[in-house]
Amino acid sequence: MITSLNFRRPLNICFSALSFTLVIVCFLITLAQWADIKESCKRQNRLYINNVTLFFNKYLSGYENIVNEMARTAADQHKFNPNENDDLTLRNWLIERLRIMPDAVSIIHADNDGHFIRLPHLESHQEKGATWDPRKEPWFTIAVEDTDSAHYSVTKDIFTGKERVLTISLPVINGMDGSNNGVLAINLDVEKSEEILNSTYPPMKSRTFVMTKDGQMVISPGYKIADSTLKAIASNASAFRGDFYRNGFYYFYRTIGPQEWFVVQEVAESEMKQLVRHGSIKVLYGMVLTQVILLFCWWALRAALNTIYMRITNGIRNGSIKQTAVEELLFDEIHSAQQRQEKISQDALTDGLTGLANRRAFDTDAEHYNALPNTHIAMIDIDNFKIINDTWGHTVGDVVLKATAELGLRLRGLENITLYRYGGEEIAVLFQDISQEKAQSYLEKWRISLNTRSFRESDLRVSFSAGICKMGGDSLSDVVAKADRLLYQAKKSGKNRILAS
Ligand SMILES: Nc1nc2c(ncn2[C@@H]2O[C@H](COP(=O)(O)OP(=O)(O)OP(=O)(O)O)[C@@H](O)[C@H]2O)c(=O)[nH]1
Repeated sequence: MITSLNFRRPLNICFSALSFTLVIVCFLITLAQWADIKESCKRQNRLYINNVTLFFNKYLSGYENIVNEMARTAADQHKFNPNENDDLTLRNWLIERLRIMPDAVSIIHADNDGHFIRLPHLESHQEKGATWDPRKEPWFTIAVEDTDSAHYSVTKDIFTGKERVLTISLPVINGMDGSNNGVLAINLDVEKSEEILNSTYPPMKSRTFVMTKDGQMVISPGYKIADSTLKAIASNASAFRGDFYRNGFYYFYRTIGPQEWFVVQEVAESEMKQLVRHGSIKVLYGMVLTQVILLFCWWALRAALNTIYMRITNGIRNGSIKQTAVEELLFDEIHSAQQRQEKISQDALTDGLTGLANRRAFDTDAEHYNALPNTHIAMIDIDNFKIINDTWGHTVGDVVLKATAELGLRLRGLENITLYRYGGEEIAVLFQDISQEKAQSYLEKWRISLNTRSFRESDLRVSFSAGICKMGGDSLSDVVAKADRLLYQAKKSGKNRILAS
């Protein structure tokens, strides 16, 4: 009796192992994905900072080149004259340069004695310039000390009242004797630079600004950043370019200009996390979906197997199989396999021409019968079979053989009589629990029936001779030999007769 459905256990184990593996794999994938996405976000920001730096470098170096050209021209061709009317040529030339610099608000040319020209010239210059000494401005002192490289600084324009302008300054070096004749500087409108910075598209929500290496804001992102933050950024940004994390923010930076300023991008950690989470969540969704599908498959498989198993079990118990789908195939297969097996076994023991049991079956059965009580053996041989073959041909011979066997089978009724084709035209008969008289009478009936049977060949008459004896007592070969002797005697004494011992 089947008490439990054993397939459930391996199925459950299989499913659990699969689920567990899937969870582990997905967890590892998510972890790797998380790190990958985070690194990819950082890479995008670094690329962005590079592009912004490249742009600002080009922007500033364009102006720096013009300042350079102006400084050389001012040093080589013009002797600085504090009386503005005495140096109109220089002024006009400088005004021409100012016109080709759209973001430049002014040009200042100052000598080492504190004299200066400020272009464009405004009426108020006289009054403001009277008290202003350019030599006290940082862009002047540094530019003078700093030989011939351009200097960038953030200053206040006292002439227009602008609180912050970007100043690019260069020393004016005389090409003839190498003497330093002062400084030439241009002031750029910082608001224009802020507009440029704000029009860039960072890869994620962030703020971008330019600051000096010592923590001064140069181009702000449009709102104020605490001085302490700027100082902290300045102390962390120690390389030419790089990134670092501080107090919930990621900072990406790169130097611009003569490496005194930084372009800095500030990204909130929460923003970065949100993007990373957004990228990784797809893997998690995939994992959950796969788990659900797996669960459904497991449930469906279990239910299907359960049903099939129960039907098969009931079928086997009741002998009534409701043939549907899988179990129908299963039972058909089992049934036909059984039939095939039976046929193979039967074929191995059956004679192909007559349908009687063959010699191999006889050898097995006879041995068994010889050991049983009340058993008899008869050996039968068709008379003059060679003549039949020679006269009517082998086909007719075969028909005669088959007809003889058929008659024997038909006449034996339900009794325990088994017929064997012993070889050629010889037939052996085994009787069990039948008296010799009865056996003899059966053979007699058979002999007469065959002898009186008509064939298509009108003058064909068939008969057989037989010998019958009791089995047991002697060995099988002796018993067979005895029956054979009786048969021989029957042949000798005229054929078409049965002799018994
Ligand atoms: N057509 C046919 N002939 C067979 C078959 N098996 C054996 N024979 C023939 O049966 C003949 C047997 O001849 P014999 O042994 O001389 O016996 P017989 O002619 O019957 O003579 P008696 O036994 O003395 O009556 C041979 O010619 C065999 O070729 C068979 O399956 N089919």
